[in-house]
Amino acid sequence: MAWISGYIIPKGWKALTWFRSIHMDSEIYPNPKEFNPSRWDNYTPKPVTFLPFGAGSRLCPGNDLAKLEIAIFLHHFLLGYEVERLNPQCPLMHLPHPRPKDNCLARIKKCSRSVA
Ligand code: HEM
Repeated sequence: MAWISGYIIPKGWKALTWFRSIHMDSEIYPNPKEFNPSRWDNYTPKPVTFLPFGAGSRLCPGNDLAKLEIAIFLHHFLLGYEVERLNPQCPLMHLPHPRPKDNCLARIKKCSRSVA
């Protein structure tokens, strides 16, 4: 048994951090649901306010690889393809991860004058 913030956690239970409640906290991220990539410009997060890869001894060991892969993929995808979502008004689902309910169904066309 352990006490955490006034709650009793029985022996053998698992306690998970609900990362979304941190990343969607409007006191940390004003208007958190707005798509606003500029919110990251020159932004240095305060400790434990930005945890996409977890933290501490269970920090995701693949985090640098994942960021590199995402950067390479986005470079080629955004420069080389046109994307048209088939259901742009499709609502979001939140479990296990936030995403459109249709899994972002889209028509993808390779650009003819692609430089990627
Ligand atoms: C965008 C991509 C990724 C995200 C958002 C992500 C996120 C996470 C998160 C939140 C955890 C749990 C941390 C915790 O339990 O507190 C985790 C664990 C883990 N991730 Fe990732 N991850 C990503 C990619 C990867 C990749 C590419 C690899 C391996 C090549 C990887 C391997 C692992 C492993 C092995 C663990 C378990 C670590 C442990 O329990 O000690 N992840 N990841």
